[in-house]
Amino acid sequence: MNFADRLAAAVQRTGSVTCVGLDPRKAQLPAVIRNSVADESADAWAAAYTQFCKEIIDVVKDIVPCVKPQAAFFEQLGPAGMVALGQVIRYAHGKGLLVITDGKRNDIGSTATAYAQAYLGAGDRSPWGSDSLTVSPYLGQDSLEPFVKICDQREAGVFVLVKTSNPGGGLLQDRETDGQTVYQRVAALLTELNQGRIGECGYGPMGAVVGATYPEQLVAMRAAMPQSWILIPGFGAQGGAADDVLGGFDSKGLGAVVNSSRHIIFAHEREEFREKYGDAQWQQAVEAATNQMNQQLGTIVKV
Ligand SMILES: O=C(O)c1cc(=O)[nH]c(=O)n1[C@@H]1O[C@H](COP(=O)(O)O)[C@@H](O)[C@H]1O
Repeated sequence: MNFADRLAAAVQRTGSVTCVGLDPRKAQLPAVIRNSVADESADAWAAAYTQFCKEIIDVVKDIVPCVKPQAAFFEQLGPAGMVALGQVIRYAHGKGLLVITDGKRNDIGSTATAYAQAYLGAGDRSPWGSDSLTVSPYLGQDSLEPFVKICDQREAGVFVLVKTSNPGGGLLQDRETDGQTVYQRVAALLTELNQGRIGECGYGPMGAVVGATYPEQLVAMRAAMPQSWILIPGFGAQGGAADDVLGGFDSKGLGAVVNSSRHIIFAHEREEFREKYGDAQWQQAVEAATNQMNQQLGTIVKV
């Protein structure tokens, strides 16, 4: 089954459009895990990141369709961190979750092929084999083609940066040329690349990233890319709320997943959960925060 249909099935099975972002940070790990780190070596921290992410996966595996490990936090630890990333991806798959690896990768076509194989390929050629990868469009159409090819071969998907959630993204993305902004042009390209690749759910493998922090643009992008799944980051810690993401969904409640990282994985630090669960019951704080987000989104999106 192609990626778009697998994502639709996972959303329908769990009744959730929440994507849990796995962005481990040393300083914010629950004390029980932080204190068990034997020394300052990368191996010790990598083991802690793996344990942390696996425990989160155990908590959310039946209540969300997908997780999004952010490669940067694993890369920061060096080779041991990248081994941990592979372990986390495989563990999530073993628990039935779809995995969107957040790498924001891309390069000239011949190099992009290596990225595509590393993150979306099969077997030994794909140490971080995921269902989907975030990808930059900056190098143009020929840089996206290796990803299109591997999506066809491996029933994978990509989420291409269209309108990012950060305040500075507009410097380049909002530039107008030939009567349209750069992000509108990227959206048009994704619609072209999805042609002939549409699954039963009505979507194709070429998805888009549009931030929750730009609700008006999200509405416009939903209309401009009727066949692209939209990954919506920026919910929670960056200020995006349920009303802001409504415009990303189609009339059936499909077409988008909303990511939250810090507000879920470090829920034990949030005032509303800290007192009730404390650091020792951090997993319950994760569960409560995920259920809360599911509920907030569920009241507007019926899946
Ligand atoms: O591609 C992404 O996931 C992404 C794109 C974007 O425009 N903004 C954005 O915040 N992200 C990622 O989404 C996650 C947001 O994390 P929180 O702000 O903690 O929920 C981080 O892993 C970011 O790297």
